[in-house]
Amino acid sequence: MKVAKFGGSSVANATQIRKVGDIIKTDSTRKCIIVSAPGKRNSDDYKITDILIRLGNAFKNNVSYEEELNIVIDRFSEIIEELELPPSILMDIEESIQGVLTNNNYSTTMKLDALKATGEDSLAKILSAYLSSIGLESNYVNPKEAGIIVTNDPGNAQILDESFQNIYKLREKDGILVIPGFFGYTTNGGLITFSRGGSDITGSIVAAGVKADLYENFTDVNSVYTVNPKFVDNPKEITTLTYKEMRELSYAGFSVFHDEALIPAINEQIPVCIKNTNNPNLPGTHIIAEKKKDEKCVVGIASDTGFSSLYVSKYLMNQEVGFGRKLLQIIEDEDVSFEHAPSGIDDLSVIIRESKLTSEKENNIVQRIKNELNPGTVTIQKNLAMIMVVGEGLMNTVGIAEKATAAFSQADVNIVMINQGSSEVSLMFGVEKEDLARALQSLYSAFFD
Ligand SMILES: Nc1ncnc2c1ncn2[C@@H]1O[C@H](COP(=O)(O)OP(=O)(O)O)[C@@H](O)[C@H]1O
Ligand SMILES: N[C@@H](CC(=O)OP(=O)(O)O)C(=O)O
Repeated sequence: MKVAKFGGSSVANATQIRKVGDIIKTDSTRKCIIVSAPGKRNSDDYKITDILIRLGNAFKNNVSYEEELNIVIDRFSEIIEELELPPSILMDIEESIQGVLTNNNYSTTMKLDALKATGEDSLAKILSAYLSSIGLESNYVNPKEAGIIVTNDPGNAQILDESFQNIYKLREKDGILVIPGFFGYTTNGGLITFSRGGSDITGSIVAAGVKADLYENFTDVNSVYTVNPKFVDNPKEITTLTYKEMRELSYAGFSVFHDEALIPAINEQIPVCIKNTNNPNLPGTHIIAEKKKDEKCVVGIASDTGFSSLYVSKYLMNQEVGFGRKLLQIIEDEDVSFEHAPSGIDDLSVIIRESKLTSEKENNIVQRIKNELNPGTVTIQKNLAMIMVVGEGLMNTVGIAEKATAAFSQADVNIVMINQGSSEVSLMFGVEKEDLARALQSLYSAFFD
């Protein structure tokens, strides 16, 4: 039995949805289908989820939301019409959205989550009707009915273990099951969404729950590439990756697959395959538990921007018991999480995502460090990009760091920070944002050309 997730680009319009129908039709083992909300039809287009968020914010701020509502309804209306489905489906979708807007029992954050979810929910209803119209036995299954139970963290739901035994029961249901991605329900029945891109997470949860033989993730690229194609033309494709490698790469910026999405699949050792809806016969990229012996030691180079480095120095820091804990406690008190914390004898840097650090939090953190930890220096460097060179072979290959640093030097890029991940699957470099493209191109040449 397979679980197949189709991303926003795969369901952006009626043409794409027809391709999805063909893919499902050609393999009767594709039992559970997870869908996203319609994504971009071209690079200048918008994602329905983004419009729903704008709609929710307009509603919250008591300003007109007609324009956003019309964009959403028009997109679904066009898809339904082109697929020649009954207009009653559009009425149902409109009612659901209006029902969320007028429901006074929701808190503001829960209303936003419920609105966001209407994108995937509506598309699942449409796809299920379309599959029936082409002669397949298909049923729409709401995540509540599927038993997807999550924590009460709006916009950042985490799956609860009890879900998996509920989901296993889906195996007994007849026909193809079309489940909207991106959201679940709390034990009290409240609708909560995962973080952005979270339909990948639903797919993995369902694959783990039904103990699928394969989790297929259909998107708009032929495979996972060795580097983000935005930075290098025609980068080499990756044929196989281990779970560990993919997790590091997606965490570090390979947005093709959500970094939280691998965890349920890993727990049940379900192989994952990334495939292209527009080229479904190509093999795609396989994500598996163990690496084959003859593969390259570096499999990919990921990158992400929007980081700050909080740098603290103090002589004999290494001998001061509890210094690291006190520093991290100050950051925790501001409700800020950190990404990395490389340290030396007399200094420590804490790498934080800029999206988590408001200027008020930043001032509080710096002030408290100055007052409570008596440091030599405290500075915050902004606009950093992180580059991660990833591969399980890194562990026992000599000279990788040398090759990487030579590539930075050839590109005339200053390395702000280096950190070898404790897992030894990744080597991380911090650079200034404007040096990122140059650094990536040079690293790509060094490791893959
Ligand atoms: N290393 C990479 N390999 C492949 N795609 C990548 C990589 N890094 C970033 N991407 C981007 O990820 C996109 C696919 O992810 P996403 O937009 O979430 O798709 P979907 O709409 O199917 O969910 C690709 O179009 C590509 O631009
Ligand atoms: N539609 C949601 C969830 C999702 O997974 O979308 P996509 O498959 O287009 O990345 C979002 O935009 O966040």
